[in-house]
Amino acid sequence: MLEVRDLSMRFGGLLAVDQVSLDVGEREIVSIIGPNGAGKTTVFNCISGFYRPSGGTITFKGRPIQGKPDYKISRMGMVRTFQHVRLFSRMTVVENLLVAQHRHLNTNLFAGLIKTPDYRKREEKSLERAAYWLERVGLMEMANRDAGNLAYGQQRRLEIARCMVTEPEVLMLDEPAAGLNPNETRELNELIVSLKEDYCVSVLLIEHDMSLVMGISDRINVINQGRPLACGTPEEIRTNDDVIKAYLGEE
Ligand SMILES: Nc1ncnc2c1ncn2[C@@H]1O[C@H](COP(=O)(O)OP(=O)(O)OP(=O)(O)O)[C@@H](O)[C@H]1O
Repeated sequence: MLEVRDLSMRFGGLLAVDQVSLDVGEREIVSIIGPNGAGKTTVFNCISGFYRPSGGTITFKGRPIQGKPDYKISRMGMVRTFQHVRLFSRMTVVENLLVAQHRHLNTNLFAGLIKTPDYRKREEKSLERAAYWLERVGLMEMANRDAGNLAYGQQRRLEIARCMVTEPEVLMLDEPAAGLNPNETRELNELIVSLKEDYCVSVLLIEHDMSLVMGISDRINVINQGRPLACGTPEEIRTNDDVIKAYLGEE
């Protein structure tokens, strides 16, 4: 599904990502872990088209995507959330989900003005999908509240719903458990597993919460100071001496 080979990203004199490779297969949950500043978000920014990588290749569904802009990559079926919640805080919860679909489908302005039958049908579908995902993430009762007024954990769930209404094949989550309480983290865990099992979505995850990562990942990639340190199953990573030294030992 997604293949990253020898990815590098240089910012001036700083080589923030150095020869990182990773794979995400169909219906897999793959995590990227590493100490603060290791380069995880930079890898995400390259994969999702926010940065143009300095080197390496990124292949999604057999097509090279390195250097493509983010909106093209999301229309191909790979969408992401951000480390810091990025919702339209003065729009309602349901409007956030509708806008995400408009942007995704690149709705034709003219069709929208005269409301062609095809446009109306798509609008209905958008609303159905929004309602479905609001229910699914437990936010139906909040549908008409401004997104900015939601509790933090609810905003995190809305972000995931906002990705899911575009029906992605790969979902990239950047520290989705940051700031969540243990109860919310447990719900997030269940939601991510359900995305894979019930909706056939592959998940690429950056996360510092080790029990979440160890519990749900099929494979874990560890990076340290921009460089790949290890890749393996949670068990292999848990017992890898280099990883323990570089990362887990810090916790
Ligand atoms: N746009 C940028 N310009 C210059 N340097 C950057 C930029 N983005 C990231 N960096 C640098 O690249 C390195 C890797 O940062 P990155 O945010 O990818 O790490 P991270 O592993 O995601 O860290 P954290 O776990 O703290 O989020 C850091 O030294 C950071 O300062």
